[in-house]
Formats: sequence, C-alpha cells, structure tokens
Amino acid sequence: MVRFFSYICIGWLVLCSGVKAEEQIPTNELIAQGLQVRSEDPARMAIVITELEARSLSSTETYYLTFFQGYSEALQGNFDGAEVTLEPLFEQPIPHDLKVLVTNTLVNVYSARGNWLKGLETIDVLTQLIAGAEKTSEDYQNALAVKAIFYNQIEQYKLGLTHATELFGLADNTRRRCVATILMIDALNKLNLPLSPNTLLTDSKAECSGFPMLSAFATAVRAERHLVDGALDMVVAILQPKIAEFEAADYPPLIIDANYVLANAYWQLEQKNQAVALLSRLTDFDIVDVNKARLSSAYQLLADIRRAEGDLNAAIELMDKHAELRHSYLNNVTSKLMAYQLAQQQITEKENEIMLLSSQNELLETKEKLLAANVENDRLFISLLCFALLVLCMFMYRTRRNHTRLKQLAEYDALTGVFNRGHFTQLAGTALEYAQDSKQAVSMVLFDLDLFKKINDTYGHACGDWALKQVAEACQQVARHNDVFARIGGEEFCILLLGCDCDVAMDVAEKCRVAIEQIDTKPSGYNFTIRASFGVSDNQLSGYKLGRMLADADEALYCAKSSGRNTVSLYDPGAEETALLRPDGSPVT
Ligand SMILES: Nc1nc2c(ncn2[C@@H]2O[C@H](COP(=O)(O)OP(=O)(O)OP(=O)(O)O)[C@@H](O)[C@H]2O)c(=O)[nH]1
Repeated sequence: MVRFFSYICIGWLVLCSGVKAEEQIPTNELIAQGLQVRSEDPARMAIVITELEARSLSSTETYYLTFFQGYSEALQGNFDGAEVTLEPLFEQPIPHDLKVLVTNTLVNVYSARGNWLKGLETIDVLTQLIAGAEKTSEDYQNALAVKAIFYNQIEQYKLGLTHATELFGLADNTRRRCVATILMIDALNKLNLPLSPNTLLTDSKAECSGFPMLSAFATAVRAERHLVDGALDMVVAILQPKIAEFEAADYPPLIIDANYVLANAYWQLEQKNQAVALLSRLTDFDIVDVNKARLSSAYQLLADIRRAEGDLNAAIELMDKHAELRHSYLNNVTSKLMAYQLAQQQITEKENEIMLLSSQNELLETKEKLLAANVENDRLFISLLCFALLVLCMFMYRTRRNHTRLKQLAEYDALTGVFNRGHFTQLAGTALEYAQDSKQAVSMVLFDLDLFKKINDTYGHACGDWALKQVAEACQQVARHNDVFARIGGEEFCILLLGCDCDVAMDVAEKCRVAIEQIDTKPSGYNFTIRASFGVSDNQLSGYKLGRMLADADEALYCAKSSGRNTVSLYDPGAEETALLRPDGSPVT
C-alpha cells in the first residue's frame, strides 16, 4: 500500500486537462504548455522538451527545461536521474513558482527512493515556500496533497490525515477532492478510526469517477475499509468485478493491495480456493521495497491456509518468506521512524532558534520602546525646563521693569525727566564728598523761572507744565553729561558742576539763561517768553557742604531776583551786596 501512494501522486499529476499542439509557438507559450501537459500527456511533454532543447533559451527558460526533464524522468520511474537533474536547480535563482514545483516533485522523488530524511527536509522547505500563499491557491493545495501523501508513506498517518482533511475542506476541484478522500480513507483505515465525515466512501466514489486511475485507488481503499469494518461481502462485491481491470492496468501496487484485501475477505468467508488463487498470483511479483508489508501479510495468509490444509512443509516455506519480508519491512519502518524523528528534531531546533530570535527581537523592541520613552521623557524635561526658564525670564523681566519704574519714580522728576530733589541731594552729597577728597573744584547753579505764576495764570497750568519741560530740555543741552541736573522745586532747578569753579558755572548759568529766553513757545499754542534768574556759588565760596552751597546759591539767586530778574548772580560771602550781572552780562552797581 505504501508504493500505492507514489502511484496516486503520479496518477493524480497525470490526470490533468488537454493539450494544444501548435507549431513554432513562442518559447514562453511552449513553456506554459509544458507546465500544463507535464502531468497528463507524457508524449506531448517529450515533444515540448525536444523543441525546447533545440532552441536558444534564456537562463530562466533553461531552468524550466531542466525541470521538465527531471519531471519526465520521475514519471518514467527514473528517480535517481530525476534527483540528479532537479537538485541543482535549488542552487539557481529560479522563479518562486518554479521552486514550488521543483520542491513538490523532489518530495515525491525522495519518497520513491526511500530517502525519508531528505523528503522530510524538503517538506520543511516546501512549508516555508508556501508560507505566504493564499489557502485557495494552487500552490498551497498542491503542497497539502504532496505532504499528505508523504506522511501516509512514512506511516505518520495522523499528519497525513490532518493535511488530507484540510485539502478536502479547501479543494475546489474534483481531482484534488478525490485525492483528499483517498488519502483520508487510507489514513483512517491504518489508524483504525471511524470514517469522518461518514460520507467519505460515497464522496470518494463520486469525486474520483472522472479519473480512471484515481478511481481504481479509491476502490481499493474503500474495499480495505469494509475489510476493517468486517463487511466481507461488501469487499467481495466491490473488488471481485475490478480484479481483471486492475490486472489490465498493470499497476503492481494496486494488484497486490486489491488481491490481498479480497483474498483476506474470501478466507474469512471460508472460500479458500478463491483466496488461494488470489494470493498465489502475488507470489509472482518481484519483491519491491515498498510492497514488502503487504506481500509479507499475503505470505502469512497463504501460510495459514496451507497449515489449515495440513501442508506443513508449504506452510513453513511460506512463513520463511513472510519472515524475510517482515524483517526487511521492519528495517524499512525503523529507517522511516529514525528519519522522521531526526527531521522532527531539526524542526524543533529551528523552532527553538526562531523562538530565540523572536525573544531577542522582543528584547530589542522593548529596548527601543524604552529608548523612545526616555527620549520622550527627555523631551518633556527639556520642555519643562524651557517653560521654567521662560517663566523665570518673564519674572526677571517684570521685576526689572518694576524696579526700573520704581527707580524712575524714586530718582526722576515725572514731569521734566531730570533728577528730583531727593535723588539730587543724595548724588550731590556724594559728589561733593568725592570732590573734597580729591580736592577738585565743584560749583552750583541754582535757578528759578521768573514770574512763572503769571504764565500759569495767563495760559493755564498745562502750558506752565509744557514750559517747565522745555526749560529742563534747554538746560540739559547746556550742561555736561556728568553734571548733576535736577528740578528741586516747583519752578526751581539746580546744576552741580563737578570739576568746575564759579567762573565756569557763571558761564554755564549765562548759557542756560540765554537758552531759556530763546525757547520758542509757539508750539504750546501761545506766544510768550520764558525767563529765569540764576544764583551761582562754588567750593571756594561755600565749601563742600551741600546745605551751605545750596543756601549760598539761593542767596545769590535772591539777589538776581531782587535786581530785576533774568540775570545771573555770583554769591559773594565777604560783601554786603552780591555781585550782579545784568541780562546783557554787565555788572550791576
Ligand atoms: N504749571 C506748573 N506750575 C507750578 C508747578 N510747581 C509750581 N508751580 C507754580 O509756580 C508758581 C510760582 O510762583 P511764585 O512762587 O509766586 O513765583 P513767580 O511767580 O515765579 O515769581 P518770582 O519767582 O518772584 O519771579 C506758582 O503759581 C506755582 O503754582 C508745576 O509743577 N507746574
């Protein structure tokens, strides 16, 4: 029965659709034709091969030709040749579809040669090749059939049944469904399991009716099923009419199986002669490796019959034959089992390797995620830091602005923008101390606007404010950068001149007086003249005390006011009268 499935495979491949013979067709069409007819029309296949051999081919076309050659060798039973032809294709960059076809064929070749380990390894390659294939695809379903046949051959019937059952559920053409039913029934027979689905027997008959050779195999497995179930009459009813047909088909495995199953039924039905006739036919066959199990059973059955007849010599001879075959068969079974276990071990090792790789992969992914999380955290931290810095900067800016504002308010006069009295007192005190320590000259110009009340009263307070601003601006132009200029009263200003004696101060005062008098008041909307009176003193006259110098400058200012205003007066500590200067600069007598 084992060889049986090699024939099923070949028979299944042989039963495909028709061929179109065209002359001078393009090479690619010729290859397509070869792929179509390879399994169904060996004669046409031979023509295709000859035609291709005569053409100059690209490397890919040559790969197809090589495949056709190897495939034909396998079909003709030259499995050694097929192996030598097909194996080198694996080293070449052949198209994926062709690789699947080569792999399928090699699995059959290896099993036919009893090279179970290579067969199993190639099954593994096949599984990887079709890993991405759709279940509805031809590649996937053909691979299922090849695997189911192979597993049944190495007597891994549970695996064979699993693949055949999947094929039965998926197959959308009758040929594949036929093959699936045959493989399922055979595996269930060997596993001594009930039929599932229970319509399998009728299904196999219906699905295989269009394919004579497959139909013959289906009949054989159905009959064996009835033998397993003890339905001996059914075995006879099914097989007896087919024996002649099987003989004519000249398929030894089929004849051996059918004859043994029918003989077994006849013997149990006590129809000894029919059983003996069928079994005797089997002794004509050469001992073929794959038929050893069935033939050994046939010899045992025949020996039982001879012993029952009392022909002990014949029985012993037959039992010797049975033992020889049985021994050989068991060796074969052992080698299959060893190959299977070895392949399983290799697969387990591969799976472990894959598991290791995937766990390493997971570790890498976790590391990557951790890294990404760290980057995210860093980003968050930097954002927070930036935000904190921004808040800090804003806080510092606002504090600084407030501080500047407060400083402005504390040190400057809001109307004119020059120093206020408080700040002037502080700065002037420090400047005088410094001048005293460094023995530098220092002088003071104190001035007060003339009749300012009248300006306010005549043109309004706003106009008075405008005039005060213009005065401050004009005198600031005259004063130096390091002079301390301040508004120390309503319409009273003071300039402390560091490093200057009273001569320079008198000059500065006069320039200020002229600058004030020249202020153009038209922009205020009115036309009037601003004037001021000046009092001057210095360290020579008043010493370095601010209070003293202010008082002396004020006294000089008083003199200026008294002498008619709009003039500059120098403090004179020795004289009863203060020296006066008229607006034109001439002394007052
Ligand atoms: N518009 C304005 N007027 C001010 C300000 N501070 C003081 N004054 C006014 O300045 C005037 C000073 O008047 P007085 O002290 O009588 O002196 P005067 O009119 O300038 O006369 P003499 O000093 O004697 O020449 C007052 O009317 C104050 O109200 C101010 O900030 N703005």
